[in-house]
Amino acid sequence: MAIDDAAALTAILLADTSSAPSVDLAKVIEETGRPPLASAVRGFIGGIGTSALRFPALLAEPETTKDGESGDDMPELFCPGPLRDDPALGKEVNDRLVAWAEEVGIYPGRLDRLRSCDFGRLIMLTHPATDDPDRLLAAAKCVVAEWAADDYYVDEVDLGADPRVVGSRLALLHAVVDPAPLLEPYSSQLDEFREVEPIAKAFRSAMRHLVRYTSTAQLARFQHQMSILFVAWNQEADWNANRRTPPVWEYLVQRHLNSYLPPMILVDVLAGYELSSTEFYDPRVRRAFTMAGAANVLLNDLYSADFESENDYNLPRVIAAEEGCSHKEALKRTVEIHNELMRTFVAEAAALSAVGTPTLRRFFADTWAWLGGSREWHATTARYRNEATTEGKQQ
Ligand SMILES: CC(C)=CCC/C(C)=C(\C)COP(=O)(O)OP(=O)(O)O
Repeated sequence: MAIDDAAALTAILLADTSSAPSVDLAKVIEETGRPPLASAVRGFIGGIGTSALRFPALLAEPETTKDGESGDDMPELFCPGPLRDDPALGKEVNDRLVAWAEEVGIYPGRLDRLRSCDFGRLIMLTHPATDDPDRLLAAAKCVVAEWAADDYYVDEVDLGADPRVVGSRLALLHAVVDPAPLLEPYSSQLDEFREVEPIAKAFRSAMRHLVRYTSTAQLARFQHQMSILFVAWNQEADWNANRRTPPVWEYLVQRHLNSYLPPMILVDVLAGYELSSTEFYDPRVRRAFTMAGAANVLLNDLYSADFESENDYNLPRVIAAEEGCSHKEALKRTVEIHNELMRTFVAEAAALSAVGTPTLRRFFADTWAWLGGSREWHATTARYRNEATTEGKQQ
């Protein structure tokens, strides 16, 4: 793929799935990998890590498409397309989502743009295991509450984001996500905050909906992931407050914490099964899963790089600052990092699937499908299109 205009390039890069890997993870493993050796992974239950495992066929980059004139080349994105695209279901979820946003009071005066971002479609695409609109809506409410916090507290100065108060705002929000049991008269004051602050109200309402479908352990891991997310947003606020562009490694730590895991963590919840805590929290499973979440958020960076406000960070911007390279070169490097994370995820998921339970295999397969649905949403949402830049990205 020739590198020409950067914005056009990222649009093509994400939309073109002609040479994307299959959305069926088992097929990807079969086609590109070699069967994991039982001896290499037998420590799964007992404790030997998979970090030393390497599956060369999986990890190798495929050939890039060369541009004869410029000599530039750009790797294809190693990410599947969607497993299911049901526009009517997506619309139903989105309509209910926007009605809910109005009810709780988030995105005031911006509901039309919220509708056009089509987060209902995101959730329909990423959770192909269910066609139950109410389950999908529960996850959609959570993701929009998260996005509202990101937009209004962290990223968008025009919407009131202020790095000086990010910490206290997120701490109060945390008291909603993992309810703080205060005593009177303070508990009434906290209750009032939960009612009057729209983002707090959104989180409380979304989580009340979510618990209809989660086990105690599934809810706990969602809360844990929120804590991690809030830590990362504080880190971002620190960069903003101190007007500091982080080095690449530090940015990647942040994107590891501020990844797509919060919505991805619900794949089994929405599909109606539960990956046991023993497997979910196994460090090797956690490692593979978090790599997938970080990779996919880099895909978000690729897409949103041209639409983000000045005080938002993305990997191409940070790479260009550190290496003094062009934006196009930084995009290419971002794709390479994304692809390496994704290939490592596949290799490790393959190894772990060979020795884990059928539920773990399913969890990895659903994770892979989530990544494919997310790619499709990024390629089609109005959030990362030119119209958004004229009025500001957020609605
Ligand atoms: C909003 C959400 C799903 C939380 C988890 C990760 C996260 C904060 C994002 C994917 C949003 O990251 P970013 O701020 O880069 O997203 P936008 O480009 O602003 O949409």
